[in-house]
Amino acid sequence: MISTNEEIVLSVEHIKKKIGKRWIIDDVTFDIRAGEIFGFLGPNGAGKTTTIRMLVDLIKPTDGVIKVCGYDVNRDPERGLKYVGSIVENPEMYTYLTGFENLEHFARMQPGITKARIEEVVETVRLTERIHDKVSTYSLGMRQRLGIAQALLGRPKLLILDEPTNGLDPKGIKEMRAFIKQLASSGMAVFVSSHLLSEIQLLCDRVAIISGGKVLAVGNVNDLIAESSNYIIWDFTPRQLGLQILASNTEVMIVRNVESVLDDSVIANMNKDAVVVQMPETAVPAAVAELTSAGVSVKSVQKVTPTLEQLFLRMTEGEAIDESHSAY
Ligand SMILES: Nc1ncnc2c1ncn2[C@@H]1O[C@H](COP(=O)(O)OP(=O)(O)OP(=O)(O)O)[C@@H](O)[C@H]1O
Repeated sequence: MISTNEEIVLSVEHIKKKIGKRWIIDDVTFDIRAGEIFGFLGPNGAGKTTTIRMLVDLIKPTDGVIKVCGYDVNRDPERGLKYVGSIVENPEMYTYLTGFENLEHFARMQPGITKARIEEVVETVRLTERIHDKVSTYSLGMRQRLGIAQALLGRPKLLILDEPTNGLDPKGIKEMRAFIKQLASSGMAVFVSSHLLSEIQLLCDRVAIISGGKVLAVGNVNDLIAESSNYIIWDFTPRQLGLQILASNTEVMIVRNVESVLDDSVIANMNKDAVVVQMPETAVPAAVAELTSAGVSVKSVQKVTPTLEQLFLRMTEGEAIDESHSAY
């Protein structure tokens, strides 16, 4: 789902938040375009909730500007929030009412929401068959979809979803993913925060990774992975000579802690003498030539692309790479 529409719906410009003496958010900048699904990732305490609360004007930034469709959300919330639908901090539902009655209740709080509009959002979230049943009989996935229906009532251009797949079973997660993609393909910008990194990798066009209130990386998921880390698994003999040659190459970093950068399934299939390095893929042919001319027989060279989860762990927990280039 590549965004073809360049219209910036949300722009977050250098926001900061100071609580007490601490800068909880320290210069966070990113934007989201129409039709794009944007993932917001960070470990516990990174500042995700604080940022989301500023996006929907529950709290104000100490510094910086948040604009939705050009309107300042925190200085002109009436206009800025007009284009925002959100599910933040578990939407309140009246479980003794039907789904439809709940939506009617929320519609009364916003001017101009007609019964036809309610029926339209019910159709969008695929709850038509059960919408006149009591919410107490709904599955968690149905309640989440009802929450999204509520968020969609005012025809938002930006949808903010805080952990939308939380608590859902695999089928529910798959349905929610398809559903979010459908909303984005209709031109909506979708902001998703989640702890489920594999889910974000499957769902999002771009992500921001935050930690300690700062953005560590922002960009296309696949580009971030490709730029940050190519792991190359070398199998050669004699091993010690090959290692010495690779370790002296300035473009190569030997990885000591293989478990932290490779999947168990990759490790299980690896020759136990294999050497894992981080290096640009383009430097591989020259390295093969150097090894071969020194009398090292290269049996195999395999590139392994890390998952978003591995990239995330490396960024937020520190490098597992031996920076000294030394051999094992
Ligand atoms: N009102 C507050 N007073 C003091 N500290 C706060 C307040 N709100 C948040 N913090 C601190 O700011 C930091 C960021 O919190 P925040 O809840 O935004 O993180 P988070 O990324 O949402 O974490 P989690 O994934 O655990 O929900 C944390 O260290 C938290 O303790």
